[in-house]
Amino acid sequence: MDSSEFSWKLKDHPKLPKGKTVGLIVLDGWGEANPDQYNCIHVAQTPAMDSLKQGAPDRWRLVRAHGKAVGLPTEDDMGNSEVGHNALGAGRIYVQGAKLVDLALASGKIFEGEGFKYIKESFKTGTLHLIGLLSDGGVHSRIDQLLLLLKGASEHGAKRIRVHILTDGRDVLDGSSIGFVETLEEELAHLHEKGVDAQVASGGGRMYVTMDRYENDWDVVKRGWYAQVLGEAPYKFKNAIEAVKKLREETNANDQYLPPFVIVDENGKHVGPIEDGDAVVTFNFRADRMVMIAKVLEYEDFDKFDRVRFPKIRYAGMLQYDGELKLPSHYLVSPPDIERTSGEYLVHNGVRTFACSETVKFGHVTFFWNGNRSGYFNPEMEEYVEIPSDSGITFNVKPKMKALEIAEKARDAILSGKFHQVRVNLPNSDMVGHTGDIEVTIVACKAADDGVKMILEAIEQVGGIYVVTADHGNAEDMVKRDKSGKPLLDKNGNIQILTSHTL
Ligand SMILES: O=C(O)[C@@H](CO)OP(=O)(O)O
Ligand SMILES: [Mn+2]
Ligand SMILES: [Mn+2]
Repeated sequence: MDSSEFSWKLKDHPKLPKGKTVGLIVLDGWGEANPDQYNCIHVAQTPAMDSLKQGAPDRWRLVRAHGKAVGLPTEDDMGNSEVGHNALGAGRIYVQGAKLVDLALASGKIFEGEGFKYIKESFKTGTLHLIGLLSDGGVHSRIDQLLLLLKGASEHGAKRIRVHILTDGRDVLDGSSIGFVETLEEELAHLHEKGVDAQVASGGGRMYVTMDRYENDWDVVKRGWYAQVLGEAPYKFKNAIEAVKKLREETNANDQYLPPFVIVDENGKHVGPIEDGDAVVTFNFRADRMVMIAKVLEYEDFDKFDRVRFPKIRYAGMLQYDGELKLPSHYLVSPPDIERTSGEYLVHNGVRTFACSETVKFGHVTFFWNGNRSGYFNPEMEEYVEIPSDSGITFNVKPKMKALEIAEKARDAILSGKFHQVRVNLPNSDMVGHTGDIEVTIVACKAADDGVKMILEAIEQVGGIYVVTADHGNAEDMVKRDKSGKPLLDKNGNIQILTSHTL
């Protein structure tokens, strides 16, 4: 479109009346699957959602929230919050970070871009550090991309490389971290044969080390800083395979929550703290869980914890994670240019918006919704309310989370008459589904349904309109299955719990 033709003005809807309040509910991780005992949404009492499905079948639609339908590379890619909320908020499908990184690696353009040139300056005398999630989950990162980055960086002059791994178990099966570390170690051994000094230097589980989001718990990021930058951690090992195996056995932690560890040499010295003159790349493409570490690595002024030492490094993200903050300022691949999102249209058309969730999902209905931009388009027209999440717990301990509080805020916003769009994210089915705790996930689904009920009642009271949807699946299937749909068993005869999202 020629920019002179462009107008923010929206036409009236052909059918829906003007001036009605719209309640928009995103049930995080609420999908459709065959009804059996591992489908927590089916097992849970969910009268509000059932009444929608049964009471208005002509208005009930299944939507595709995975694969190419939401801009992911392949049909095997499960949906996730970032792509789900980006698509909902923008009303359009963008080729997402995962795919953009694939393309940049395949064409080799990643190594010609500004970001790579910037970090390359450090290769002569400094070390290249790569920090990120080690799995093939494809939600935040992919190990094949890391391996290509390692290879390409060494071909472009990196002589000393240190990898700081974050184990997954959330987008992939718990326990699979060992295999991913083995694969990484093989590639590092190849590099070694070619004369590159490449090793794993530190690690920890993604939910306990580094990958917090929306500033829920800075201690998570601090643990990572100590291990990665300062070289200090409660556990020390000679190699990463041993580290992951022993920590799983000895601390009983799962992959998501492994405690931080560092790799040390024969003299007990850390093999790779981050020093002045080094280069650092965070290799996750997804934004939310990289914003906090990007701030710590980049911001001169920083007061969330004592960094002890703030090395002068060249830092680049795989992508730029926050388009508003322009964070980080250097990146290897340009993020999808998500523009003219629905939120921006609304403020230009005099529609007042209220958005709410609890901390762990707050950015989903604000930051992701607005195309990975933090902040308001117009604070006079919008109000965003964050309900503080519990921190330092896994959510199977409190499966109701803040669903009730979110619903109450939404109800009050609807009844106040001040807003024409009230949007929320109810996190329960997703956050508790990720713990793999089936019994408790059932409680979580019920809690989300209670939230839906309260919001719909408020909408009915004001004669409004509602949309209830989801960003991807999770709680509707809690077990890994074979192709025919039969649950898979592990070597002890137990079912293999599925902690991840679904297709
Ligand atoms: O917790 C997360 O980071 C992802 C799973 O990796 O879940 P969601 O996309 O629902 O936020
Ligand atoms: Mn989600
Ligand atoms: Mn999730």
